[in-house]
Amino acid sequence: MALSRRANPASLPRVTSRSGLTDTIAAIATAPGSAGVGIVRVSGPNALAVADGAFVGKRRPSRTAGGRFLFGQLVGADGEILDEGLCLIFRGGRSYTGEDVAEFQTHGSPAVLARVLARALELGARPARPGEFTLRAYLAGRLDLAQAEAVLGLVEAQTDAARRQASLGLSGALGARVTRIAANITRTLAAIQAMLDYPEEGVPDEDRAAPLAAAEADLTALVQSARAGQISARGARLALIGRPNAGKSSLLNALLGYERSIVTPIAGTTRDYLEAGLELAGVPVTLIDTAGLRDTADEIEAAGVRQAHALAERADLVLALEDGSEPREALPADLPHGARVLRVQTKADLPTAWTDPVVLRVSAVTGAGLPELRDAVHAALIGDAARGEAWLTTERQADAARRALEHVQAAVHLPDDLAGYELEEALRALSDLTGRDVQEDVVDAVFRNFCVGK
Ligand SMILES: Nc1nc2c(c(=O)[nH]1)N(C=O)[C@@H](CNc1ccc(C(=O)N[C@@H](CCC(=O)O)C(=O)O)cc1)CN2
Ligand SMILES: Nc1nc2c(ncn2[C@@H]2O[C@H](COP(=O)(O)OP(=O)(O)OP(=O)(O)O)[C@@H](O)[C@H]2O)c(=O)[nH]1
Ligand SMILES: [Mg+2]
Repeated sequence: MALSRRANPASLPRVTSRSGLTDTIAAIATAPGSAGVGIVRVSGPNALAVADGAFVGKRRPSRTAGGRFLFGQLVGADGEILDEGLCLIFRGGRSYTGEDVAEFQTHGSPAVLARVLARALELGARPARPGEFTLRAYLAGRLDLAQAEAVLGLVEAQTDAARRQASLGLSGALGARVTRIAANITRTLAAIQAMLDYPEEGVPDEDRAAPLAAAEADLTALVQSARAGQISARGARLALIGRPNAGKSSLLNALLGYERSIVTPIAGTTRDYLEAGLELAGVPVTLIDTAGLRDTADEIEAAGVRQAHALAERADLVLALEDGSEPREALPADLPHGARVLRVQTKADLPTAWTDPVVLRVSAVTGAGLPELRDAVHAALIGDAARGEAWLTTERQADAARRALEHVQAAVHLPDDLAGYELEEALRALSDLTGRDVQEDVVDAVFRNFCVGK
C-alpha cells in the first residue's frame, strides 16, 4: 500500500523470543495468610508430571482429561502426606496460560502452601516471576495488553467502580471501543487512498471527513475517560485548603462521620497535615486536612503552610474553603485553578456575610450541603465519562490514546498524502493501546506491577 510508511512490525523485537518462558513455573496463587482454601498453580510442559509426583488420587493427573479435577493427597518426596486436597487439570490450549496447568487446592495455611510449593519446585518447576502466568497468557495471544492490565485491576480492585472498569477491560469491551475507532480511521485511510489513486473520481465526505470526525470525537471521549478510569482504579487525593478557622478540619470530620481531626476556635489548630480514607460514590478518596494558609512567624505553622501548598499542588482535587460567616478574604492566588478546584463556603448555619453563586454552601454542624458537595466531588473526579462504557485505566493506555488523538487532529487539516501518514501513526498508537504489537520494554513495564502467582 502506497501510504504504508510505518515501521515494519517485523523489525520490532518480538516478546515471544524471551528466554525462560517455556519452562515450568509454580507459585502460590492465593493471598498470604490463613484462609479456608489455598491454591498452588503450576504451568508449563512439565506441569502434569509435577502433579503426578506431588499428588496421589484415584488417577494420575497426567492421565486425566483437561477440565477435570481429582480428590486426593498431596505427598512429599518420602511419601509423607502434606495435606488432602484437589488437583485441577487443564490441558495446553485450554487453560489460563495456554499451557498445561495443574492446580492444587489445599487447606489455606501458609505452612501447607509452602510445603506444596516446595514439593513442586523439587519436582522441577521453578518459582514464577511476578505476573508470569498472565504474561504467558498474553504471549500465547489469549489476552491483549489492555486485558492483562485489567487482570491486574481485578486483583487490586478495592471498590466496585474499580472492579467494574477492570471487568469491562478483561471482557474486551475496551478493546472493542478501540477497534471501533480504528475502523473509522481505516475507512478514512481507504478513502484517501482511493482519492490518491483516482483523483478524478472524488471521494464523498461521508467516506473521508465523517469517519474522521467520528474517530476524533470518540478518541476525545476516550482520552477524557482516563481521569475517571485511573481515579476509580487507584483512588483520588482530595486536599482541604483555606485560611485558618475556615472549617477544614470540621468539614473533614463531617464527611468522615467521626472526629478524626482536632477542631478548636483557635486559628492555626491544624499544623501537620492529616489523611483519612473514605469511599465516595464508589470512588476511594483520601481526604487531606491541612494547615490554614496565612503568613506566620511560627516556624512550625509556617512549615505546615508550605506543606499545604505542596499537597494542593499534588491533589487530584482541591476543596478551597472560605468562612461564610466572616467578611470574605481572598485566598492565595497560587492555588491550583480551574477544574481541579471546588470552592466551598463553610458555616452555612450561621448568618451569611457574603454570597457568591459559584460557591457551594455547607455546614459541618448541620450537615446542610454535604450531599451536594459529595455530588460535586464525584462529578469533578469522574466527570461525564460514560457509565457502562469501558474507560482507560492506566497511564500507559492514556498516553497511547492521547498520541492517537493528536495524529487524528493533525490529519484533519492536512492534504491527503500527509493526512494519510498521520492516520497510519494514529493506528499505530491505537495498537500500542491494546498492545498486540508492542515493544518488549512496554510489556515488561506492565507485568512488573503484578504479584507472584498471577
Ligand atoms: N482456580 C482458579 N480460579 C481462577 C483462575 C485460575 O487460574 N484458577 N483464574 C485465573 O486468573 C481466573 C479465571 N480465569 C480463567 C480463564 C481461563 C481459564 C481456562 O482454562 N480457559 C480455557 C478453558 C475454557 C473452557 O473450558 O471453556 C480456554 O480458554 O481455552 C481458566 C481460568 C479466576 N479464577
Ligand atoms: N457554626 C459553625 N461553626 C463551624 C463550622 N465549621 C467549623 N466551625 C467552627 O469554626 C472553628 C474552626 O474550625 P476548624 O474546623 O478547626 O477550622 P480549620 O479550618 O481546620 O482551622 P485551622 O486548623 O486552624 O486552620 C471552630 O470553632 C469550629 O467549631 C460550621 O459549619 N458551623
Ligand atoms: Mg484544622
